[in-house]
Amino acid sequence: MSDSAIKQLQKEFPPIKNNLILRACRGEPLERVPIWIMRQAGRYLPEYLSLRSEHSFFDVCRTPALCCEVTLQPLRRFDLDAAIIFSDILVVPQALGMQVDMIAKEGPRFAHPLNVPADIKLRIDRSRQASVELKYVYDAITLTRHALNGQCPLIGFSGAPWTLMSYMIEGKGSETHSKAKKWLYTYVEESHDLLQFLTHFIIDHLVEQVCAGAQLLQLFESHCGCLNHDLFIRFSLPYLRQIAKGVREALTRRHIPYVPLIIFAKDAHYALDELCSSSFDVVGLDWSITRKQIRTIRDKYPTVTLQGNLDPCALYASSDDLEKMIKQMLEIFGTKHYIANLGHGIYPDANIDNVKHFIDTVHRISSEMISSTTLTKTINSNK
Ligand SMILES: Cc1c2[nH]c(c1CCC(=O)O)Cc1[nH]c(c(CCC(=O)O)c1C)Cc1[nH]c(c(CCC(=O)O)c1C)Cc1[nH]c(c(C)c1CCC(=O)O)C2
Repeated sequence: MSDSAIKQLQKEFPPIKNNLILRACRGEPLERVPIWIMRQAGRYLPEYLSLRSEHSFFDVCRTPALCCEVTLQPLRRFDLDAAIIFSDILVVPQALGMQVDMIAKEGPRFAHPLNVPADIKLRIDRSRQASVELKYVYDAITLTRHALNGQCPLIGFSGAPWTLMSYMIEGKGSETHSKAKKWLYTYVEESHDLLQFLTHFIIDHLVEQVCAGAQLLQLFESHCGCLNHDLFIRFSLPYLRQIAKGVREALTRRHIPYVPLIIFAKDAHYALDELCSSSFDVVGLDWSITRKQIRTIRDKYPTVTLQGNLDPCALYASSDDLEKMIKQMLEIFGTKHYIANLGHGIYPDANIDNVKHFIDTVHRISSEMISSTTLTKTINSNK
C-alpha cells in the first residue's frame, strides 16, 4: 500500500460499537466488566497453528494481512472487548539491527547478544527510526482497525526498556537474568545509556502505533521478577515514567487524541505503590498478586484502573471451579475501574471451552452485580 493510501485509510476508521474497555479506563459506569486475554492470538487456537504451519513467526509479524488475520482469530470465537495487534516485543531489537529468530519449542534466540558495552556499537544502529523499520507493524494496525469494523478497540504494545535490554544481553529466555543483571552492577553508566536510548525508541514506536490506529497501549515490563525494589527503582521505573510522559506529550504535540496506557510489570509485587502513582491509566496485575494487595491498592488509588489477574492455569480447572474463581475475582476488584484478564499470557494447551466460559462468565456475573447495585440504589433513593 502507498503512504498516501494508508494516510487516507487512517482518516476513515469505522465508528466504534463496543467501547467498554475505554470507558473502564476512565472509570465510567458500565453495563458489564470488559475482558481481553493476554496472548489471545496464539497456539491454543487450531486456526493459529494451521496458519503458522505455513509461515514462520516473524514472517507473520512482518506481513500485515497475516497479522490482521491472526489478530481477528480469537474475536471470531469469543465475545472479547479488545483486540491486540499480533506482533512481538522483540521486533524492537530487530529494528535496531539485532538478529532474533524464533526457535520452535524453545522461544526467541539472538544470533549475537550483547556481552560487553563495546558490543552496543557493533550490534545496534542508533540511527534507525521506528517509523521506517517498524512500518510493517503500523500498516498491520491500520489494516486491522478497518477489518475490526468498530467491533472493539485495538491495543498496540511494546516491551519496556529493562525487559528488552535483558533479552538483548541474555540472548534468550533466562531463569536468573544474571548476565543482564551483571551489567546493572558493573556497567552502571552504560546500562543507563542503553535504557535511555531504548526509551526514546519505544516512545516513538508507541506513538506511531497510535497514529496508525491503536486505541490503547500496553507496555510489557516482563522481567521484574529478577529485580528487587532497589534495582527496579533505579533501572526500570524512571524509564516507565518517561514513556508514560513522553507518549502523552508527543500525542499532544501531534494533536492526536490521548489513548489510555496500561503498564504490565510482571512480578513487580514489591512496587505496586510506585506503579499506581506513575501516571499510567491502567496497572496490570500478574496472577501472584494477593487479594489483600489488590484490596489495598484498589482503596488507595481509586482513580487507577486495575487489570488482571486470573492464574492462566485456572483455565485447566473444572468449569464449576473456574466460575467460583471468577466470582471471587470480580468481588475483589469490583466492577468499576476494572478490566478482567489473565495474570499472564495464556498457555498453548489452554482449554478453549474454558476460555469461552471465562469470558462469558465475567460478562454475566459482572452485569448481574452491576444491575443489582443499580437496583439497590434506585430502591434507596425512592425510600
Ligand atoms: C516476553 C514477551 C515476548 N513477547 C511478548 C512478551 C511480553 C509478555 C510476556 O511477558 O509474556 C508479547 C507478545 N507476544 C505475542 C503477542 C501478541 C499479541 C497477543 O497477546 O495475542 C504479545 C503481546 C505473540 C507471540 N509471541 C510468541 C508467540 C508464540 C510463538 C509461535 O507461534 O511459535 C506468540 C503467539 C513467541 C515469544 N515471544 C516472546 C517469547 C518469550 C516467546 C516464546 C514463549 C512462548 O513460546 O510462549 C517474547
